[in-house]
Amino acid sequence: MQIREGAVEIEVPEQESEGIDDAVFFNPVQELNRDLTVAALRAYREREERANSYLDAMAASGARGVRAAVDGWDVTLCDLDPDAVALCERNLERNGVEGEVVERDVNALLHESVYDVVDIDPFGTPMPFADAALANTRDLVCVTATDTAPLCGAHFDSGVRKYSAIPRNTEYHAEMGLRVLVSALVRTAARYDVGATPILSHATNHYARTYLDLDHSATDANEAIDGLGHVHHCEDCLHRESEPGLIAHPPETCPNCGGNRVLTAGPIWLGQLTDSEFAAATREQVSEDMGTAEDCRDLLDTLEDELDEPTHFDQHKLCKQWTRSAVAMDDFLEQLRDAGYEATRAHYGGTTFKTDAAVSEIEAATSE
Ligand SMILES: C[S@@+](CC[C@H](N)C(=O)[O-])C[C@H]1O[C@@H](n2cnc3c(N)ncnc32)[C@H](O)[C@@H]1O
Ligand SMILES: [Zn+2]
Repeated sequence: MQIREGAVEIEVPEQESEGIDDAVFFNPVQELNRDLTVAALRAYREREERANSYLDAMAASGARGVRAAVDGWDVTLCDLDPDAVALCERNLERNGVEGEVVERDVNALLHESVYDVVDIDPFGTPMPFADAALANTRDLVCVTATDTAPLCGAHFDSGVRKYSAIPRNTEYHAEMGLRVLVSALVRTAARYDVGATPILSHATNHYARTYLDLDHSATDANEAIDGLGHVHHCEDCLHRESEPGLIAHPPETCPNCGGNRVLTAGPIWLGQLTDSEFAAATREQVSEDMGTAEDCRDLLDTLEDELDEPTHFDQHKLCKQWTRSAVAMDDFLEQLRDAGYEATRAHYGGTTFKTDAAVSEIEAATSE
């Protein structure tokens, strides 16, 4: 089957409806992820002019790598699967672009060759590829994780094993997942004296995606570690507090309601997940040929403005907790701002928001 995505036409296998089969993998639902990748690569090249080579580390059909090649990147497409490699070659040729196609375990490839940008897009967790990618890439590592249940604490033991952190299943689970993922990646990079800084991150449709800008020095790695910490979350009243540093001091009881059902998650990434300027620059690079252009722009608008706070709230969940009716989001946020707090929408859902107000302050400010 032929499909058009962005400026390219690619051949992709028909996918069986149930799970993963023998065919080379292609997920049409990830089009937004791929469109955003192309836009982010364009924005990144303006920021870091020396960036020139791009490794599509798990290429499958080559959809990402071929699109990057059409955009002028010096691309390498890698996959373990010989059928995928053959398909990548055909898809490069079909679009009249050059690229190296490698049938290899990408962990081995990454220890042999250095790339400016590496894109890790595996089935499930990216952690088996994190060491090789973060130790050896020059500028930017883009990572997708689809194992959202371990990441957000719904599959607790798996999350602990894969990410060496305590994830907690809170009502802000998508953000918990993103922050657990970034934490694990930042700690992995730091082992190689690499400082990894997220410049664009989002949690969308059952996956988490982050773009990590790399600086190669022990000082940068130390600074990145400073972005880690813990969140203490009360299951009774939804109050939460964050605590920077690798040593946690969980309160015995909730400082807001006195309850004893306080969960501590960490080390998670407490720092900025998205650089507003980079989100805006990426939005400028979204082009009309992208099938998800409108959704990309909406998402990037929200990301640009999203307040830099470690957890978000959901108005509907709060109102349910307070047995109150929800109101229009704009009115709700206006009430918070009128009371002197900062408040913005968050990208995790239509009724999610970020604020510097504590849960008791939100309740008081919006009670009218
Ligand atoms: C989720 S698919 C990639 C989808 C693709 N990036 C896209 O945007 O459509 C994962 C791919 O990783 C490949 N893969 C799995 N382990 C690998 C490894 N160790 N080295 C290279 N490729 C690998 C699989 O063969 C599969 O094609
Ligand atoms: Zn409480």
